[in-house]
Amino acid sequence: MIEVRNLVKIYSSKKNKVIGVDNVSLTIKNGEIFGIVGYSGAGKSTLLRCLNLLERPTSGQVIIDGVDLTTLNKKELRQARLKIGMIFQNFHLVSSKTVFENVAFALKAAKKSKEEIEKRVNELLEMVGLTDKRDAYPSQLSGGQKQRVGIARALANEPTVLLCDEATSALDPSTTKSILALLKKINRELGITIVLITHEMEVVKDICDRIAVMQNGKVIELGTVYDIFTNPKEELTKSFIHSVLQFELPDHLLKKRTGTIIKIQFKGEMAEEAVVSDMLQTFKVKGNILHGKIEYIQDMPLGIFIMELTGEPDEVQRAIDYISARTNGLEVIASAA
Ligand SMILES: Nc1ncnc2c1ncn2[C@@H]1O[C@H](COP(=O)(O)OP(=O)(O)OP(=O)(O)O)[C@@H](O)[C@H]1O
Repeated sequence: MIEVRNLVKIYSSKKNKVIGVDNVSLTIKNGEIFGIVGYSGAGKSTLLRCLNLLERPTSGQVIIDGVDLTTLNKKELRQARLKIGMIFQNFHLVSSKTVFENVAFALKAAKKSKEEIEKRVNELLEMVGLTDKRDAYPSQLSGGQKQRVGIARALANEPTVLLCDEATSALDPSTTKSILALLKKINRELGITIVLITHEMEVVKDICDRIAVMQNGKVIELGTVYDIFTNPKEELTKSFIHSVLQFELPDHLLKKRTGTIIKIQFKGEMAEEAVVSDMLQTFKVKGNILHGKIEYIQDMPLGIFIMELTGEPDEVQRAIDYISARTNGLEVIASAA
């Protein structure tokens, strides 16, 4: 378990002080994939780098499996860091070394024997699907392959935690998918806790269990991905989610409509219930679906429909009340003209 307590990081120079992380407290459970989300400058990298003390906090504690890293001396910290792997947006590979040597480097640092290194590197390259690139140099690899080397190197010393600093931001969408699938496999099969930072909600939607949303150095919202996607509280969170779940009708289409336009959100098992058809049978209204989509987040359905209702105003209102009571959310986008 990773416990961050009252973490503050202030960058001070002669001229001014910049707050990187502003009093953050959170707990990351063993075996989960935890995302830290926010716009540029929100403090994501600073917070992530404080988790292995690459960045030393100005105050506060980082406690991993009961050990407060801020109290360790240099030698103890080096030992503790072996159990915290890290991968980077720009891979950070040594260009003059082969794939094998890049991965072996992490094991040499941990003073492993030649035989152990040979065996472990081969295992790792197999795990990340790069056995045939063992003797290649980084310049001969694609971005996705470079990140696989980065992942193999980060896993070399059997860490319990893997920190990912915008690990897929330099990759195209399909390579991103394959790297995310690899991270998920590592998490599920090896039980490694993964903490990742990203500004891409697609990444979050694909693999995270829980997320923290950051703004101005603070965590402004934290919860399971499903709860955050289905019930975001903060404006910033809503705008992030909007980038993935776009359900708006174009203005020109809205203007043409004469009925009441409603947006309905169905969560979980509700998405499978026949709420809309029951409503149409119960009330004297006509319903016209203008847009509909079911997304799967953490394998749970989230349905969003935009409908136009026409009929007597009282009856339309009753239909709206009925749907409101049986769904997760209903918003009247436009009243009848
Ligand atoms: N080494 C540093 N010296 C001074 N200020 C810094 C330093 N590193 C980060 N900051 C400042 O701390 C704040 C948080 O930066 P940080 O890089 O953690 O944000 P971020 O959310 O990771 O953004 P990005 O996605 O652009 O990396 C910013 O205001 C930034 O300018």
